[in-house]
Amino acid sequence: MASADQLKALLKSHIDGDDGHFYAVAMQVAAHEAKLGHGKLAEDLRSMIDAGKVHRSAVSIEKRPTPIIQPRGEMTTLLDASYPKARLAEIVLDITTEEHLQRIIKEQRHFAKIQAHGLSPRRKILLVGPPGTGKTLTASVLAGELGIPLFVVRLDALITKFMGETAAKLRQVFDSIASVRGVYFFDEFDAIGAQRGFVNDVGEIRRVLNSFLQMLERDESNSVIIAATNHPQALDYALFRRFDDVIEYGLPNRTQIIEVLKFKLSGFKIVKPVWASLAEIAEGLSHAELTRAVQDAIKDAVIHDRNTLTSADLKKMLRERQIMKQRKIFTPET
Ligand SMILES: Nc1ncnc2c1ncn2[C@@H]1O[C@H](COP(=O)(O)OP(=O)(O)OP(=O)(O)O)[C@@H](O)[C@H]1O
Repeated sequence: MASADQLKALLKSHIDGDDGHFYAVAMQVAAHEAKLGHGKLAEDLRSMIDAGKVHRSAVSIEKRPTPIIQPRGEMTTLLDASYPKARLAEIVLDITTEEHLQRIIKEQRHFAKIQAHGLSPRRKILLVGPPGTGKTLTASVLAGELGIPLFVVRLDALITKFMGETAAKLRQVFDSIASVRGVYFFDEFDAIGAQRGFVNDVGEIRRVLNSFLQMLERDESNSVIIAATNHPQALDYALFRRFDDVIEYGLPNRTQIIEVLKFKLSGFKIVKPVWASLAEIAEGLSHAELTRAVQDAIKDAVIHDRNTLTSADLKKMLRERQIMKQRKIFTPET
């Protein structure tokens, strides 16, 4: 069931005529129900929300959502902009990480109050951990929770394409950080954050890293800057203390595996699931791999005109993922 706070928020946004907030809270309720394993209810709620949105946009042209701020000129090659709807309830994390994210969101929501006391809210965050554990999703969740745009910084364009002028491009990104409030996400950050002499001991990369460190330090904007890496050991030690927070992500434990499976199944019924044995089979897989296994099982059922899954269906896909994972370890490129 929706919490008392969610019911109050729903009612308030209805009274205020704030459609965006109304649907955001309704999505939270749906996500919460899915997390509790009430897949059918979650699916019904989501269908109602989608239908409601279509109806609203048809009858109320002036209430269209605010257009997305799109980067202009050269910035289009450096930043990918979006307005994610992701919510904290959609991401499965250990309690410490969840509390970390809650604190960032809370401090951001009370930005002005904190600044009025001469303090600075957390907003320069480093995320470290294996692939597929939710680092990118976290950037979306923070943007979604704060209702601000997400700008993904395209490091490939920043470093490879504009090698000779990378620092100048980085300056432009930081100008945007200062002028347009958003969550700015530097994925695969090790590409510029690599330890001096570790991988890319090229003068250019080193200069870029130094520029980045200076710009990060000087930045006093109200944007959130998130850097993510799968290879924290490759990062220059000097980087760590430039961030307000370093958050570690890890592979899900058995309880979290079950949580991910239930959440990703949302809306699709599984007959008499044996969660403990599913979790055993799935151990070692990332959140992203679990997600793909569930999606594969659902697709297979849909193709064969079935509207339910069995534990055996899911086990098959989880085993496939394990095999793929093992094979990857032994491929020459890894
Ligand atoms: N902690 C999580 N909880 C729920 N779903 C998750 C989680 N982590 C990953 N997923 C699912 O896997 C997808 C891919 O994950 P994501 O891109 O966030 O991983 P990542 O850590 O950024 O990986 P990479 O380091 O490879 O970029 C997400 O869109 C989501 O569907």
